[in-house]
Amino acid sequence: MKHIARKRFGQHFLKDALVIEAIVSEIAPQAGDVMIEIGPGLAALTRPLVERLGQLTVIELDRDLAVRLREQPQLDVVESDVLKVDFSALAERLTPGKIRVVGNLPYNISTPILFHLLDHVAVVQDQHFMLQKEVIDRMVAAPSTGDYSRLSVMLQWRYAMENVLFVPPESFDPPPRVDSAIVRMVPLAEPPAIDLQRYGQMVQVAFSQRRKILRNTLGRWLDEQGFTGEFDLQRRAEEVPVHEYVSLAQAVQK
Ligand SMILES: C[S@@+](CC[C@H](N)C(=O)[O-])C[C@H]1O[C@@H](n2cnc3c(N)ncnc32)[C@H](O)[C@@H]1O
Repeated sequence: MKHIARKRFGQHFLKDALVIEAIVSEIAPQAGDVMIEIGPGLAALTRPLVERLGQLTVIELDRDLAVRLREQPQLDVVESDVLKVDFSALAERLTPGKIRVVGNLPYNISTPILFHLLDHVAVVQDQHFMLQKEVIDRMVAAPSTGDYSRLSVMLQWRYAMENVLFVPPESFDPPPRVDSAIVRMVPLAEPPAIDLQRYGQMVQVAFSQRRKILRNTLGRWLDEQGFTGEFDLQRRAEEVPVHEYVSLAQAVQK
């Protein structure tokens, strides 16, 4: 029976065989990899991945799709909202090593998924995600560019990231109204030690009024934290490089 795409689950199914092949080639699955796919849908990516890996764990929220996926014995189907999945516990169940996470993500919750995975980054080898191209532009943006934002600062302290493939709307059924791309995210081997919650709060405050100088936003927050060090608050949030945000968070933690 034909599955009708459900808008509320952000369903846009890949249909272009060449694009699917190109994505799998970027993921480069190796025998022995322990991989988890988020939102397998009708298995467009799942099939070639499982062909190479022999088995795959998939996380799917749509019950009808989960029922179909369970018919394939090589798939370990977790029927759940990905935002509720404890990836650290799942990784522990699957392997003594690290997991690779992939997926053509539902765009309506892509940022929450990225932040959720940040909490479990210690068990992750790498991540390859299809996202709205505009979101990837913000993830990888350099300071003092229009795309440099909270998302850039929240992710770049922890991952090396690159846009590896452009994917046009026609590659999907139904086509989304935006351009898409694949991002590769590799956790840094030696990340700085920060209190993620405090860092997140600081970055949110800094970018709350991104066009204004930091004195009234971040400056006030730093005063509340009892910070007495040096920091140039005459700049705007988008002018401060990630390593300075990291150092500031570390100084505030002390
Ligand atoms: C953009 S589609 C991708 C489908 C398929 N991987 C493909 O490329 O054709 C997103 C998929 O994520 C699933 N999904 C949506 N929200 C989800 C959630 N909160 N947790 C897990 N899966 C979800 C949808 O049902 C759908 O299968």
